[in-house]
Amino acid sequence: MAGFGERLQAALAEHGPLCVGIDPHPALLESVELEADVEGLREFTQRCVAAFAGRVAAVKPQSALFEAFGAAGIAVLEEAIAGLRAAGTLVVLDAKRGDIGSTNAGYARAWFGEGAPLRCDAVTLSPYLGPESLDGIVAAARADGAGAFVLCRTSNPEAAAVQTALVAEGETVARSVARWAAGHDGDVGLVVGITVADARRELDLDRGEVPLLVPGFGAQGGAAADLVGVLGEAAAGRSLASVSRDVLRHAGSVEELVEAVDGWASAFAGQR
Ligand SMILES: O=c1ccn([C@@H]2O[C@H](COP(=O)(O)O)[C@@H](O)[C@H]2O)c(=O)[nH]1
Repeated sequence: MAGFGERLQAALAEHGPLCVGIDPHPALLESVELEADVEGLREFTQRCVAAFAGRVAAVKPQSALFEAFGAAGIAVLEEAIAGLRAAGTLVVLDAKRGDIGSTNAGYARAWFGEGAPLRCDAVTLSPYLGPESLDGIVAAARADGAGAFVLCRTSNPEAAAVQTALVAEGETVARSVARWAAGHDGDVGLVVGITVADARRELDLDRGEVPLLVPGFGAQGGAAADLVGVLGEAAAGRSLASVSRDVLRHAGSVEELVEAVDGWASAFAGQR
């Protein structure tokens, strides 16, 4: 079975860097005249799956916004993941989990292996209980041909104080996370916000092969040109550029969503 890193590179080569998020905020549902209830959630999500499957390198459902609807919301998430994967589209579940190893084993059972209810291609993980606490869950992912993106330099401004703190002479917390991620043959990547102006230098992104998941385009201010402009050509070539709200506000119909996706895809293509 091909590993996640290899499958990601193939998806990037076929579709370009665009990764579309499915973030069913109640206000977004209402903005396209759906009720902010489970029926509205299902309709919104089905439109997204119809528009995104087979069209982009990856889709990133935001777990929190499905969990907010309880068991019925998680059932909608399960269906969406299965539908996207059946179409050959990579699914990166944005869950940002990370606990002690024995508890992480529970997350691994939810996400990886034959019959796992939320079986996906990659998940986002928090390394702030120590990156090595993620060793078991990463091993479970890789055994299933899946991978992970660990939070490194996130797009929210509050994160900088913690993530740029020094853990050793000249090494920031984020840099130590990146060093740990690099030991996984491209199956473990980093979350680096496009809003982090100095990420290229800070994380030495011109070197290495660690893939990146790059949020912050559209609603948080990032433009397509920033992918190469901020991260540099080398890192941009191994990045998934994630856009959620700026596409999802077009969820009035599948056709409008397709148009929004194609607009972002062309904008990224124009940078290469
Ligand atoms: O550093 C991070 C990590 C993850 N996110 C997630 O991305 C989307 C926000 O996307 P928009 O395009 O701004 O709507 C959401 O799921 C976040 O949890 C992030 O924004 N920053």
